[in-house]
Amino acid sequence: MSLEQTYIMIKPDGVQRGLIGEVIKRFEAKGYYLRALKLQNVEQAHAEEHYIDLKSKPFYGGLVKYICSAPVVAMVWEGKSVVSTGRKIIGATNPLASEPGTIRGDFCIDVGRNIIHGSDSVESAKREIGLWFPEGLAEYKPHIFPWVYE
Ligand SMILES: Nc1ncnc2c1ncn2[C@@H]1O[C@H](COP(=O)(O)OP(=O)(O)OP(=O)(O)O)[C@@H](O)[C@H]1O
Repeated sequence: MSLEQTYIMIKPDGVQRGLIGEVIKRFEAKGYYLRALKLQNVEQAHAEEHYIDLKSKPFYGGLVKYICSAPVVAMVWEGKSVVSTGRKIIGATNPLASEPGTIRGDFCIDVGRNIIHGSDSVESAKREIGLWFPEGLAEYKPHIFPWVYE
């Protein structure tokens, strides 16, 4: 079975609004398993590197400032199709366009305060996991596998 990993980050607004447990609950309940997690303040250079692909966007400066404004929760989740399914669990970038039942659809309104990030491809996930977890991931054998996968 081929499993993917994705980088999921609860942004400062998600942390400040007490939504850490809600986000973790949804990924965990789906059947994905957690490979890494930390709460940390973000240095400007680190936020700039994470969002390097958006450097030319008019909102880039504000985005970097927002990510550095309070701690984020950085996580790696693993499982079958976790990159694309994780994006579905999160919902559309603009929360007003996110379906109810998605994290953004249920908990936020403004695109600049959309509480969570998820890698948009397997390649981006590899880059982002390397950037946020240079120390590596936790190694363990999850007991849920035979109950989640046929
Ligand atoms: N028009 C905008 N105004 C303010 N912030 C924006 C705008 N568009 C995007 N952003 C911010 O930049 C982030 C990255 O934008 P991107 O287009 O990569 O969307 P995304 O891939 O859905 O989001 P993320 O990478 O955070 O999961 C968005 O999640 C949002 O926080």
